[in-house]
Amino acid sequence: MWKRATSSLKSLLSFHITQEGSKLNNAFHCHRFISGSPLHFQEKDVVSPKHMDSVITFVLGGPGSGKGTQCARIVETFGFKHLSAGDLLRKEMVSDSEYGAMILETIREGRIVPSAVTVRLILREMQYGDNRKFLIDGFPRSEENRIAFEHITGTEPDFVLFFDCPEEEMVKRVLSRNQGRIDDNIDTIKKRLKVFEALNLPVIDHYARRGRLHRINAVGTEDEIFEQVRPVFAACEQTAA
Ligand SMILES: Nc1ncnc2c1ncn2[C@@H]1O[C@H](COP(=O)(O)OP(=O)(O)OP(=O)(O)O)[C@@H](O)[C@H]1O
Ligand SMILES: Nc1ccn([C@@H]2O[C@H](COP(=O)(O)O)[C@@H](O)[C@H]2O)c(=O)n1
Ligand SMILES: [Mg+2]
Repeated sequence: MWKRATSSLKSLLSFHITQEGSKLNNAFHCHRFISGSPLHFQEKDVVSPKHMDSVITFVLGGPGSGKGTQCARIVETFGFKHLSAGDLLRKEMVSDSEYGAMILETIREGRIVPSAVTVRLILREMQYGDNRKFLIDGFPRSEENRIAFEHITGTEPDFVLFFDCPEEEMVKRVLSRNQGRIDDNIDTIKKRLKVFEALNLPVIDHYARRGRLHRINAVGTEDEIFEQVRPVFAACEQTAA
């Protein structure tokens, strides 16, 4: 299980995002344009993982389903590196980035930031440090996110966690989160829930069909939920040993 496709590095280094006719290129050309320039990758932007033996776990679920909370427990118990796509975007938003204003507006509206920005931030972060076990939280949020990542890295996640939570519970949790997030208000939450259903559920279905999805009932105490998560990672550790 702790394996990585051997084609990853090769794909990352040789893939030309602007190459005519490539699937990824087609995906990126669906993006809207910013300041007259297409939001797309160029070869120089593509960063490769240092090693080929990385473990990649995607962590999915609606807003407030408890992804970040459970990721902290997984980090503590199984030593993964936690990369939250939302956190990376918020960090980019307050930096000098040319995409700052676009990210702010997109998050405020509960929409999805183009993959060219998000995948680049994730891959950049994967370069730092020696930990090769990644929890990628809140990504992929759309089929377009998924296809971009899989084409750029030439690989699929080892497995995917889905925190399945009723809407009412998610709304309650987000409204009492109190972390000053610009999207933690009822109007944006309603939009995020619609986007989750329209764009993220198809990704979840995709990984279920691929046999990579672990559905977690996200209702209960944090401890109760972690007891469903634990065996997924414990089994993977055993396979690796
Ligand atoms: N099992 C739980 N029961 C009650 N509250 C919880 C539970 N798990 C997490 N919370 C709380 O719910 C809020 C949302 O949790 P968290 O930030 O982990 O969700 P998330 O899935 O990462 O959300 P988002 O996608 O908006 O980032 C937090 O305030 C957290 O403390
Ligand atoms: N792959 C992603 C992940 C997030 N976003 C945007 O960030 C917002 C907050 O994300 P959280 O995971 O912290 O809830 C989200 O609503 C999106 O606007 C994104 O575009 N793409
Ligand atoms: Mg979160």
